[in-house]
Amino acid sequence: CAHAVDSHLDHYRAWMELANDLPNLIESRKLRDLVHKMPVLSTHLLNSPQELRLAHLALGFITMGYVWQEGQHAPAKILPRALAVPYWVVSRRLGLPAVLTYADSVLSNWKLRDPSKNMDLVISLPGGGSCRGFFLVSLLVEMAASSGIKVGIVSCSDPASVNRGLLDLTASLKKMKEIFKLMHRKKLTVCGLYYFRWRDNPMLPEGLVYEGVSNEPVLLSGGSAAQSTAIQCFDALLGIQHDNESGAFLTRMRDYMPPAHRQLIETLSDCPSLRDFILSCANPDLKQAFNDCVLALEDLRTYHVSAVTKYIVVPANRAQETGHSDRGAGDKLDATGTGGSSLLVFLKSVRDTTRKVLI
Ligand code: HEM
Repeated sequence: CAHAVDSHLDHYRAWMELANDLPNLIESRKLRDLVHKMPVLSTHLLNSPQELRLAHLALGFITMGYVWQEGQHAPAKILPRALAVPYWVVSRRLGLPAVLTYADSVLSNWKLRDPSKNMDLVISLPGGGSCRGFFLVSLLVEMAASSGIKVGIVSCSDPASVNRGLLDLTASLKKMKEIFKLMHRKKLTVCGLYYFRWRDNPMLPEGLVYEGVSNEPVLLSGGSAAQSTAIQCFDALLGIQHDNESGAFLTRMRDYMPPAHRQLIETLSDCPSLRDFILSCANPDLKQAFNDCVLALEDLRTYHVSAVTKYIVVPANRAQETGHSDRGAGDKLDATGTGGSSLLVFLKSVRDTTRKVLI
């Protein structure tokens, strides 16, 4: 990615300069003025998938900063042409929506810091180390999930290899939970991304107008780990089917994943049922391995509920009580777009459905 930037740096300098200085420009409330002075750049020099993904990442972060610079109570309702048009075109070419997705802010927002090889973000939001830790810990959780996804691809053959695969998947899920705990240890405050969307958001009920694209406002959810391909792959693999509203929300989140990720979930969902295979084997070890996997996923979701309570629900309730809410603490959260139900009802229903596949 970094090389891609270098090669076209001059043409896209206007974007990268803003993106690289975003925390400062948002905090000093200068970003909107600078976006108004930005030229409308053509996207024709962006050719490789890496260049397009980097452009999506940079334009997504600038857009977030532009819309929410003045805090959650005063969002911009129109995205200026110089941002809206190239962002729309790049998004179309990638098969992604023109909004900052989890695939942007977490999956493609990292680089190695030389010579230590520690990881750092490519683009940040205000919130310093807290924001950095939030994105990087999410990335590490995803990396821990990757060995589990490989299991999904090699399984469904003989009982011994299915057994080995399930043990690996359980190990992967347990590792994800251990890494997730780093968020607590670092006493993070979650940066505002979870509130910053223009769908199911009472602050932008009609959505956002992309100037030069359409006069009609567009409704789009913001980046959320509900767009994590890994977890939906595990659900598909274990045969976990979520209830109407929750299931519909999670399926809609696939529209925010890169097309190849979406395809992987669909391919796994179409595979012959792993659970049926295990039932047909009547092998106690295999049954135990499958159940351990389901319980590890349920446990990860229980842990997630506690994190969301701590970082979102409690601060939001406190903000409501004191009548004060800043950029990071939403006060209308019960109305989020998680299928119409409140956040915790949604997350607990997804968690409880997980154990229904236990054999
Ligand atoms: C403190 C950190 C976190 C917070 C505050 C948080 C918050 C949320 C929220 C608000 C939702 C509801 C969907 C939405 O409104 O967009 C959600 C869903 C979800 N989150 Fe997180 N999240 C955190 C960390 C993580 C991590 C590290 C993962 C792991 C990949 C994760 C995976 C998920 C998944 C898979 C869903 C969809 C529901 C499910 O399948 O269980 N989250 N999260």
